[in-house]
Amino acid sequence: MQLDTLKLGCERDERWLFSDLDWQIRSGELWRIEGPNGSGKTTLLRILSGQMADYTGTLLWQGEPLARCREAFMASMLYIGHRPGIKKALTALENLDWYQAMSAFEKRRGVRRDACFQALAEVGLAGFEETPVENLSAGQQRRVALARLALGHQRLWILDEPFTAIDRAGVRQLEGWMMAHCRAGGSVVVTSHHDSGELLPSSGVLKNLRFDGQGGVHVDC
Ligand SMILES: Nc1ncnc2c1ncn2[C@@H]1O[C@H](COP(=O)(O)OP(=O)(O)OP(=O)(O)O)[C@@H](O)[C@H]1O
Repeated sequence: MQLDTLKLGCERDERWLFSDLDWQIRSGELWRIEGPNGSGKTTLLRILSGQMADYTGTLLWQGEPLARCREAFMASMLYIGHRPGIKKALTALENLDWYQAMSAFEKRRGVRRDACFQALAEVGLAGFEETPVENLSAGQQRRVALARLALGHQRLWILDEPFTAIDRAGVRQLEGWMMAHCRAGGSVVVTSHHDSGELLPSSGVLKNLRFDGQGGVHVDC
């Protein structure tokens, strides 16, 4: 798996958030994106995940310009934004089932529902499957969104502030999933203001990309 940025840049309100960014994301790498508020982390993730076309430079997926292999890229990538991105009027199960149906991974309804039940159990929501999301706590709502990771199809995870509202045990579990995903040949790009403690730094998969807030970006080699 490889995703490359070549001379990537993005300007907002006559200010370059970043420019000339050459960066390679490879199998087995977990990239933590750091930087002050407003420095451009979310913007970079939205560009990387194919949601924003307003940038300079080039993105390559498996060596091909993204524009030429967009469908294959979108099928291989899972983006979870800093908002949970779930429908509050639907239940936890309906949200996940809807997501899976849209992803076209599994068309058989019964198999899909079993996988959704399993994924919700893995994020600690057993017994809450039929609860409307609007009646769940902030952390539980975030867990519904994160349950998509447990459905486990995409090789590249792009996660914007996934730890928001998650309790300490949930943070450890999510870090464990990210490490396991990388060790199995996947890749993760994650922004977080949360201090990860020792787990990720000692994992051997962690790399850092740091925004300095002045338009400079520093990439671990
Ligand atoms: N749609 C937009 N139009 C104009 N400016 C925008 C837009 N979206 C973001 N910006 C600006 O781009 C800059 C970078 O925003 P971004 O959300 O990428 O920062 P961030 O590093 O993720 O911040 P935080 O740590 O607060 O989440 C900010 O100054 C923001 O105001």
